[in-house]
Amino acid sequence: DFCLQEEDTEAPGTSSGHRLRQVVPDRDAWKEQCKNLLNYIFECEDSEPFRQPVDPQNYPDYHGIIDTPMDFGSVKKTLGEDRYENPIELCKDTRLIFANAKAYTPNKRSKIYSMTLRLSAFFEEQIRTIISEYKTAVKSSDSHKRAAVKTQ
Ligand SMILES: O=C(NCC(F)(F)F)N1CCN(C(=O)c2ccco2)CC1
Repeated sequence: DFCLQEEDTEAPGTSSGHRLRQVVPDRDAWKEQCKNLLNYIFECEDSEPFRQPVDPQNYPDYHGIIDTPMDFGSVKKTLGEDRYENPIELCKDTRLIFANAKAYTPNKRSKIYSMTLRLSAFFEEQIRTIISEYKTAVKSSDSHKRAAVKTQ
């Protein structure tokens, strides 16, 4: 189920000539996809209240209500420092941003909370494909590993 591609599956320098070539879905592609998604979110005006942590001086009750603060700047930093193993972990932190706003807002019609509704709808649309492709790539690379073991 793989089509012709650049890489030859033979070890370089073998005299195998042209063999069937394979595409191996890239299990690391999610990282740049998430970087691009975060950059797009940072361009959205709706992300403005969520690009950096809440200052307790402005919202003294915030850390009494919210146990685990989260913001897009922190997510971006964690990603850039390779402290996410996969997009599921990044998705969990991003959903925390939205859940915190829902828990803190005094009113579901508040301006800041309403911004998270549009932002989360967009984020969920985009992360769905990133996670799905990641899970496919992991499955595929597992099967490649099993295949490699069999040939030993
Ligand atoms: O102070 C900040 N952000 C940091 C800043 F100002 F630097 F962007 N925020 C975002 C998080 N909050 C809320 O979810 C919220 C829901 C309803 C009312 O507030 C409080 C206000």
